[in-house]
Amino acid sequence: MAVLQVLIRIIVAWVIVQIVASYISYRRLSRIPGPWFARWSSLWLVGAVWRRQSHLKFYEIAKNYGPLARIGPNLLMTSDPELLKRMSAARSSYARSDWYLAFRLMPGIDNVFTMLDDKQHTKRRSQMHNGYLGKENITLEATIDRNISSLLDLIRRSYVSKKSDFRPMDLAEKSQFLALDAILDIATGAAMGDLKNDKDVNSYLKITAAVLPSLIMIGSVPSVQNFLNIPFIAKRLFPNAEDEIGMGKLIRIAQEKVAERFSSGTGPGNAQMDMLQSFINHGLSQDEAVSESLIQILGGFDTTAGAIRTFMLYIITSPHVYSTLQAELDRAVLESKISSPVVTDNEARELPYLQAVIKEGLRIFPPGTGLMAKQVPPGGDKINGVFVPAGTKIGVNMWALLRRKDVFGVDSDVFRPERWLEASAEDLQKMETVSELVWGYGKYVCLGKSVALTELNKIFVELLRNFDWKLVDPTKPMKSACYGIFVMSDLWVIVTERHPKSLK
Ligand code: HEM
Repeated sequence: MAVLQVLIRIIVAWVIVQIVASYISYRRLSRIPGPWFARWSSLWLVGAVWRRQSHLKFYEIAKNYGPLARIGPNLLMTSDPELLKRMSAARSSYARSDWYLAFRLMPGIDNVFTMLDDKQHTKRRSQMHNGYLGKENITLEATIDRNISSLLDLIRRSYVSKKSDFRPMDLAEKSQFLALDAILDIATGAAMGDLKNDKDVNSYLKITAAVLPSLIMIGSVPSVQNFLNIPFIAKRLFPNAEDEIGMGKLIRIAQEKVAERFSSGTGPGNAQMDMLQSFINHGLSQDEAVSESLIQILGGFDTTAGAIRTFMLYIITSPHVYSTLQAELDRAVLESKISSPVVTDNEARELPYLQAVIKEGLRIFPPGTGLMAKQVPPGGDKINGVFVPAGTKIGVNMWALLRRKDVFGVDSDVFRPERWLEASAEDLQKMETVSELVWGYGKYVCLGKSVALTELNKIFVELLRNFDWKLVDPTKPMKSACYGIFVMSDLWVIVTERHPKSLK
């Protein structure tokens, strides 16, 4: 009986402590609006992510509560461009929060994306900067061209439909094949071979689609992250280089490629001018180079694949955009302004409508909508007159940011590339500044931006100058689930070879 009484007292004491702790936590940010449940519990966010449409839920939050809203006991979300810039500015005392730790792909080894300490992060960025920018990676454009040509070959080989020969193609899958082959080729010097074999070699795509939801969920719930530091649990959750398929296999490929470089005669100082060699030449150890190759692949592949398939979907379903873009490309071909078989990056940058389509695509469907939360520095901060205590996390509301009506106009929910060509100089500058935030900002800005843009600059030119596109079923264009990055499938299209009269 006495034992029972003690037990009851312990439980009652625990409940009281929890209520007081929740109340204190609630009070800290009580002046910032947000859904009632989110003020008390992280379960609100878990629910939002779990329903696989968190980008739309977050957009609703901005509409209902304004540009700074509370979506967890210690978590805010913002679509205020000035605040986002201030948090990531080069000299900002804000730092990355533990949201990023879920992307530590090798237990115990950080990569540039998971380094929370600003000094370490700045040093690592400086070691990788030149490799990413192409300054010490002169094979970058040729590598992308090779993989785009491989996609065009695959389409011609297997998927060009004719009157009597119907060959539907899943563009969601093929854009993943391209993005994965290209990024792996850039990162390690060898493509996965998905385009050549027309299949998900090593089941990497299947397994990433299965693992991604847990990674994002872990990032959303800080208490779960602590478990990842326990070796026994980490070993079971993280991919393992001994796995024969999926991410584990990818780790092994990266390990082998990096080991080759470090082996006799090919170590640091090698004359090879590619991204991996640039990282090694700037002092990355063997394990660090593997870890960086992996985050480069994970960060670079789904984002670019997402952009290719969603922009194509918007183009195919917007007749005016489709015909205007194709006309621009046909004119450029006639006037010999673009090279064959693959347009150069510089040539593509001179095509104004193409550039407007890419900017509008990144705005209307940003490929990354994860929170990427930063942390308020010691001493706290005053935001719009409200004191926000130290340690509060503030995530980005990307969807709401890029649809701000005060920046992009009343029709900001519509895909309309013309807005970039019609805007006054002043409005254009405002639009450019805000839309650039799709890449992050300042000390955290995307390292792969020029790689991604080079790929996007080329792919739409080649897909649309060579082929015509229709949806198989416009009532069910594509399956899509949002986990901060989009997992998409079944974008079934009919591809036909193009023979524009003007070019005969
Ligand atoms: C359309 C495609 C892409 C978009 C929209 C995008 C966007 C972003 C964003 C928003 C961030 C994080 C900023 C922050 O933490 O505040 C980021 C970081 C990063 N991205 Fe990208 N990205 C894209 C493609 C790529 C590609 C192709 C690569 C690799 C070649 C890449 C490599 C990275 C890396 C390494 C970081 C970490 C930078 C750091 O921690 O300092 N990204 N990207």
